[in-house]
Amino acid sequence: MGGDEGMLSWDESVFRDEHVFEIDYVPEAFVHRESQMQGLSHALRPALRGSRPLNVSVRGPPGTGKTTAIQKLFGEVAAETAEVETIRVNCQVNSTRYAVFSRLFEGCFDYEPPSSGISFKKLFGQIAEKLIEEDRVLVVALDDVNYLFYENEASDTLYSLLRAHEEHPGARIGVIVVSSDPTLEAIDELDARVQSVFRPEDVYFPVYDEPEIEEILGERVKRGFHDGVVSGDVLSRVAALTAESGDLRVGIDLLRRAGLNAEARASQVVEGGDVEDAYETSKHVHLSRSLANLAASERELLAAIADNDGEQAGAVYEAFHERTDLGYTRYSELVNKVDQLGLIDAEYADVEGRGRSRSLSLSYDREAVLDRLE
Ligand SMILES: Nc1ncnc2c1ncn2[C@@H]1O[C@H](COP(=O)(O)OP(=O)(O)OP(=O)(O)O)[C@@H](O)[C@H]1O
Repeated sequence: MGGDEGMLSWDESVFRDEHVFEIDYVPEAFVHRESQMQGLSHALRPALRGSRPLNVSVRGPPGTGKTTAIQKLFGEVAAETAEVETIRVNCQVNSTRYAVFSRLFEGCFDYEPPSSGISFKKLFGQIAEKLIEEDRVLVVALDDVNYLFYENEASDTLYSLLRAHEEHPGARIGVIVVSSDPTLEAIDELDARVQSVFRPEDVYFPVYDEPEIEEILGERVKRGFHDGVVSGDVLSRVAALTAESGDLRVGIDLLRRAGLNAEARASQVVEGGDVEDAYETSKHVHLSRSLANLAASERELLAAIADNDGEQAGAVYEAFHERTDLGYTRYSELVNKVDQLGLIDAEYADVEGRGRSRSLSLSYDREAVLDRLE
């Protein structure tokens, strides 16, 4: 590489700090989310005074900063007081009530609950006791809460959290549910017994518009790349491609891959072509993320649908059963789940002589799905 252009700190990389493009990076600057941050801190304020905070329902499409807002907020609370315990639970990986409470236990005690297993009642009892003993308020963020709904665990989980003070007088717990599923009117789908105690404040995260995306990604470029690597034109193109889905993750992934493409060409500058090439992969970040956390049986189901794209549910079941040996009831549940995840389209159609039946097809490009199932 040419040191002759006077770029002394080049160090053989276009990146100044590649870490800023990683999935768990929490950005220092968090712009265009002032009103949402205000709504959240308003709800949490009572906790700072030792009272139960207001519950909150956070909604908005993927990649609009919901998780980041929670991380920022919890960081601010921790800086302010040690009297409030804040725990964010990723429900994509912890999709049952027991798993959620295991994470809460871990957050409170700094070690995992006994692997030999204890009853839910005991698990909860120990968490509550600890909070009461230490006189601390607990704020739980159930991130990607839609996954609890898919597993039919949402009502039980929320019920336990919201009624904690009845079973364990003195326990003060606030709940923030975070959901990105537009089809899920989360609250409406809860049991009546939960609805009667769950009246959350609403905080909505709309998609960023193109100028906002460009500003946010511009900040990332400044931190992540050496000066002059990404031109204004290239940044605008990345912003335009990102705005197509509105998911900021696409843009962040795109920047990183385009940088790697430039490096592969031994170029010190990211060109338009690097971006276009990268987009073929980056446009699927949402798909990759959805698939990454699926259970083996769910992956088999998608593979079966890919092999029988557009076929009737009955025919797909045959293929699924062959692969997994699972029965029809479980099959139906899994079909509903991948449907709710937006991975397939299930359409009712009249089939001659057999009444109404569902036909199942992939919502994404078949090759893209199969590549990611491997
Ligand atoms: N205002 C912002 N400023 C800087 N970076 C942001 C901003 N909003 C989001 N991001 C970045 O975009 C990415 C996606 O954000 P985040 O994970 O918070 O979205 P989300 O709404 O929780 O998505 P999902 O619903 O899919 O979980 C993260 O890498 C985050 O750092």
